[in-house]
Amino acid sequence: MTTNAIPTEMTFFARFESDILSGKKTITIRDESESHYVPGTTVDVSTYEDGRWFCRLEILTVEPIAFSDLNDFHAQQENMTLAELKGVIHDIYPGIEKLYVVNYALVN
Ligand SMILES: CC(=O)Nc1cc[nH]c(=O)n1
Repeated sequence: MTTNAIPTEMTFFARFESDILSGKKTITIRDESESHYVPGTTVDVSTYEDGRWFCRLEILTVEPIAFSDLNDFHAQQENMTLAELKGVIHDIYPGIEKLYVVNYALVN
């Protein structure tokens, strides 16, 4: 039974890889189904498209956020403008208001 297992893996679209590895992108915004990361744990990170592993991340915090409350600080942490961030999140999670900010740090 894996229902309550702590997640040990996370995927990102390949286009985000360089920003994550350079430290320009320090959060990810996910829906409820991907909100069960646990602060203090480490996840293996791979590309969504082809499952290529590219780093490990330590989960620092997981906090709820409403889509309508996304602000310039979230955008800065995503290395985007707020308009870009809202467009990206709307494309990935159309119509979803209840989201989660996952703050992470690269594990060397
Ligand atoms: C694969 C995937 O959903 N990737 C996401 C979703 C939201 N934010 C993000 O940085 N990456």
